[in-house]
Amino acid sequence: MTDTTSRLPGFATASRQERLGVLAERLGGNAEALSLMEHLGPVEGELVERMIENAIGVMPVPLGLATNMMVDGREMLVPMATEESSVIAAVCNSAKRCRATGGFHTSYAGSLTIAQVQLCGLSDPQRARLEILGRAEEIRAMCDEVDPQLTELGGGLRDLEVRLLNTRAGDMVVVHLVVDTRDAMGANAVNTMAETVAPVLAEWTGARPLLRILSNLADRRLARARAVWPAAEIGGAEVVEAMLLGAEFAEADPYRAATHNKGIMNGISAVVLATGNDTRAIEAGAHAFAAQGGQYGPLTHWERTAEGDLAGTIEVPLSLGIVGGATRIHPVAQLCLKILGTDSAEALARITAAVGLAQNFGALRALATDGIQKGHMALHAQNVAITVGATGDEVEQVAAALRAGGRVTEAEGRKALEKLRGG
Ligand SMILES: CC(C)(COP(=O)([O-])OP(=O)([O-])OC[C@H]1O[C@@H](n2cnc3c(N)ncnc32)[C@H](O)[C@@H]1OP(=O)([O-])[O-])[C@@H](O)C(=O)NCCC(=O)NCCSC(=O)C[C@@](C)(O)CC(=O)[O-]
Ligand SMILES: NC(=O)C1=CN([C@@H]2O[C@H](COP(=O)(O)OP(=O)(O)OC[C@H]3O[C@@H](n4cnc5c(N)ncnc54)[C@H](OP(=O)(O)O)[C@@H]3O)[C@@H](O)[C@H]2O)C=CC1
Repeated sequence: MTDTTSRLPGFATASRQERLGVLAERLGGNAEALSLMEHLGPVEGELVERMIENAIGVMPVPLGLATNMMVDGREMLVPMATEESSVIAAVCNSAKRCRATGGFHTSYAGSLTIAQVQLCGLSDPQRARLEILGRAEEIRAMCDEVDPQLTELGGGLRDLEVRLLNTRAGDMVVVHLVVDTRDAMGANAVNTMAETVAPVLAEWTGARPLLRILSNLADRRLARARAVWPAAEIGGAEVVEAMLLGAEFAEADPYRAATHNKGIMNGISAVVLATGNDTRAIEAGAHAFAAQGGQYGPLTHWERTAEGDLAGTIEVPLSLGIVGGATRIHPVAQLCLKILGTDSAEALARITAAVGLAQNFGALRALATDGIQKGHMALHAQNVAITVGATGDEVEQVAAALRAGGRVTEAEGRKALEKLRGG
């Protein structure tokens, strides 16, 4: 692309074909780029245009199925959308190795979503706090009125909290509306509630209402999973010990905890994306939760059972929906929810937590034994082969040469391809 201006008046109202025309011009008339965008697969052009702004196409991400998963006694196939090799293999592997102990056992704190209302400019914040808490029933009635359908579904305002923040810009009162949003992530419902009650809170307290938006630190919406891996299934007591030491590293060091949690999110984000949920919301929530308590730490915890086996637990905020956002309008997300056979946000959150735990087990085991490169790079070898220009049957042949040589790099891939082509 050249550095021609990015100011494109009319781009938003142009048709997708017209936008592609502009893009092709920018790419020097590169028709190949255009044809890639023209094939949208199962996602209709019109749908793409309604979902986002200035749409030109779709970015296809591979979708796979994690096998061997048993969650709360239910066998299931879990759809995962990810661009990274070995992520799905790791879940399949981990899930297989804990089947003998019943797979994953999960729980869920409830679909409680927090909306925040920021109130500024108060000289007597404590008085304002008590005023608001004393009128909880009126606030509940206002929220119910905003979304009567949610109340009918068994949701609605569950709790009211008023926090005082001492900031560089002075004291602030922050009101939390804790709302049961049932099977929705609930952003839109709680944001509307926050916007509705804010002017009333301002009137009661004399405050200036400012931000009114949900919090992505969804710590009332925790999903938990536990599983036990028999020592014999994972290489014996020495591997259990090594994995525990690896987990302790994450407990003690935020540099390691960030990578540990990235691995967990490899699994979680892949399920979130496959089901049309908001990956950014889930990631923000997970990392904020990991930092609660002062030091950033791991989302999973590992211990040795009395029998000498390895037990893992995960606790993570999962604001997921099976209605709302893109979940109901994206045909692939709908298919993925059907494959999962989930009928509630709760079921989806429980499964997703289990996948996060499985992912962490897989990474920890690899790291504590062979190292990550052996399994991960063996699967990544095909990507390297494609990167260096292998096509058709050449891809597996170059990948096999890379695995056999033990160095999965582009330079080695180029050499293997040249050799294969008789160069
Ligand atoms: C790659 C494995 C699974 C090999 O693991 P393995 O034990 O050599 O696998 P295996 O060949 O003995 O097969 C055992 C089972 O694994 C599954 N499996 C095995 N291969 C496949 C495959 N191709 N496709 C689908 N499933 C596969 C499959 O279920 C199979 O059973 P089967 O079905 O054959 O009866 C293992 O080495 C592993 O789990 N590695 C970790 C991979 C990983 O974590 N990848 C994420 C990318 S790295 C990263 O981003 C995160 C990280 C690592 O930094 C996080 C951290 O630091 O904590
Ligand atoms: N910071 C953030 O994370 C933010 C995220 N978002 C975005 O918000 C979207 C998610 O918002 P969300 O409010 O979930 O989506 P929607 O508003 O699209 O859908 C939720 C609505 O579905 C209806 N509904 C139907 N059946 C049910 C049921 N069983 N349980 C609950 N609700 C039901 C309810 O509406 P009704 O009562 O009217 O029938 C409910 O309010 C995502 O796209 C996200 O990206 C937006 C702003 C900020």
